[in-house]
Amino acid sequence: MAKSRTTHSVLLGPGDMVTKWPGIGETRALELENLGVKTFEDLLGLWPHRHEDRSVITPLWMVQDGESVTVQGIIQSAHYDPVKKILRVQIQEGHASLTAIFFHASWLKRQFEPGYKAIFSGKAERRGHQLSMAHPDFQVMTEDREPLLGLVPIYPLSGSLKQVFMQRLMRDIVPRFAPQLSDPLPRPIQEQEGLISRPEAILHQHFPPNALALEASRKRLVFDEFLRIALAVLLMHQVDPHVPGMVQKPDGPLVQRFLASLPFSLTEGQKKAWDEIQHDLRQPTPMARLLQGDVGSGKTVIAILTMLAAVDAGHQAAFMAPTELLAEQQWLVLQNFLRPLGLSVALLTGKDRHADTYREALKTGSILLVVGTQALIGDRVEFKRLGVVVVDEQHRFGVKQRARLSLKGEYPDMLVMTATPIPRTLALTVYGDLQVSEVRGLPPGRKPVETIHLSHKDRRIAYQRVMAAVKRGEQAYVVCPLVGGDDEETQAKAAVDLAEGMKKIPGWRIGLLHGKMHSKDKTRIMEQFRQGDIDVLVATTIVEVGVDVPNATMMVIEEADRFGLAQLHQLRGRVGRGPKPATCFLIADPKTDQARERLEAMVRFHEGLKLAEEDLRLRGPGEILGMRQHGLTGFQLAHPLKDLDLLQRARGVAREIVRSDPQLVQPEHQALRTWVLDAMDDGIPSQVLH
Ligand SMILES: Nc1ncnc2c1ncn2[C@@H]1O[C@H](COP(=O)(O)OP(=O)(O)OP(=O)(O)O)[C@@H](O)[C@H]1O
Repeated sequence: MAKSRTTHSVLLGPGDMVTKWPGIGETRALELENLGVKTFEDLLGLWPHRHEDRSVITPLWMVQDGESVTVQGIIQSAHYDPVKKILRVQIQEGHASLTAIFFHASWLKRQFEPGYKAIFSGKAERRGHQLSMAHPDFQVMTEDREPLLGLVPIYPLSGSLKQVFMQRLMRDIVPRFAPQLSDPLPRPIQEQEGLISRPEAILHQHFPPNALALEASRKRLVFDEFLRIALAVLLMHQVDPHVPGMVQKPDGPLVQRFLASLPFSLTEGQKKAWDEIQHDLRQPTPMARLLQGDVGSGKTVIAILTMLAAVDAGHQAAFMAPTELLAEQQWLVLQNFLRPLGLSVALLTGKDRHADTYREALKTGSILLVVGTQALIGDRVEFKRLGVVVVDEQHRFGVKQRARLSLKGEYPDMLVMTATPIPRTLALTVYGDLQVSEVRGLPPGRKPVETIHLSHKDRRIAYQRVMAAVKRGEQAYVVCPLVGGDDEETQAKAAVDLAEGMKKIPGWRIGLLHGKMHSKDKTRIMEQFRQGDIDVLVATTIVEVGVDVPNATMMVIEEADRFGLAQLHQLRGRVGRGPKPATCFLIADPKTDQARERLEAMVRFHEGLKLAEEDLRLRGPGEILGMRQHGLTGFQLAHPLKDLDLLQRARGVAREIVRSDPQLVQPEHQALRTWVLDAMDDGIPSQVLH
């Protein structure tokens, strides 16, 4: 360690600001802040995203072309070419030499003083006797530095922060501050669970002596992540007498009239879910329920019932959709359902010119039912008394945003709807003490959507079938491919091209729908399609969720091999939503085995759950259907599916602790208490808050 550092920083503790460390000026402090680091303790928790194995130093003469290696040698020269803006550093080991090349890095030159030993890690290139390495990670062994070898941590970077700087900084900081941290987990529990201490785990997460130690460290830290969240959830859900509860009226007059107005009776699955929700709505404690049900299972009706229960109790209800188009869609659907009851629903989107008027009306309480996007949780929206919030397709939302909405309406009852099944333990962890209801089964008379895979050369068959359906007065979707990535711009262009081509087909009324259109036009097109004034709707994946036109019986998905299973299932769910049989054509010449198997799975399976399992099998647990969308933030090292075992153990331990000491006031739980409260400040409760 450098002398100056010892004298200047002798009194520092983990809670001190990193700016007190020599070498961390304003710029670096800001860059570190971008990584969420302000104090030394934060820095200790900045985990490397991987480790590079530099335990083997390959002799220069043995290095092969294209090999990723760590090598060493004595610096012979460092030349900067100002014209080509290239820095060349030559090292030598025995008779062999290597040139490291750095582009646009004149300032690096002074680091490479000839005579010192340098260690380079990177991909080598060999041309005959010439060996080179472009932009390697490097270490120069001046007197006060030990080389960093073995499993070397690779850190996330920000701005102009360099890997070498971070590694050196961590090497000074971690061994110094980690032992100063206390271990929040009482020792008996630690031993019972066979875990190493937290300070040791932190040390080894950065600088593991070997792979086994790294694994033991990970196990402890993952356990901690789960334990912290599980404790926060349990503590938050202990009944707080000061929480103003809200009771809704699930058997009020509007609910009754709505049920009577439906042209169908509820399915068994719907009845069961509604029973569970009713029970929650009657309690003064805020409801936090996840409503799971396959595409087309009839979740919307349940959402409406829940919202009406709030209105019957004199409260407001909000419906939050992931996109503006979906908010508009849902708004139309809700209006259709509620018009017969003489109820109006407001639509509040970001761009609406009536937005100000609506906001005022929400504040005074003259709007009872509102549909919107994130705009609903904007700082400018206030509710008089928000009783129920329904969140559709929650995976598109950040959990924090939902928490913000919750916080606005005192403690509204919250119903989160999803068509993507997620394992129960996972739901419990991610959404806290969320109860789960399932709408099992589909409304009567629904046949599975016949699914046919056609290669490009047989594409004609699909369009002939579409033509026949249009002749029968039915409607169709044509979903255009994801071209070169899935951005809306390129997709929109593909949709326009496809629609242009199809407009040439006589007798077809073609509509076009993509994300780049004005929301006014999108609504108009959807309304025309709903009314049956458009026969074939050419669309991007914008129609993936929520769109409900029961007369649409045909879907053609172009280049279907480019979509994931979750997406294909959602898309297919747009047809077969009425009593008429429906067909979905998947047009594709799959290039990989996996893509072919995905298409086969679509042809064979119709249930979301089955497809989720199939997806899991094809892709492995890391990519399970919808996992990424589920916003599994808040976990840094933990993988809630792979670490299911640790998750269950942590939940068990959390329950044990809270049972024996509900407020965590016993001396052995003091550290634990502070640690959990800190987590709540860090935003963990926003994950678990309804
Ligand atoms: N009990 C029922 N009997 C007959 N039809 C029903 C019943 N419940 C709902 N439906 C109709 O089934 C269609 C699908 O319902 P809904 O839109 O509520 O499904 P969803 O679960 O929200 O689907 P998605 O997740 O795909 O949006 C709608 O046209 C709806 O009117």
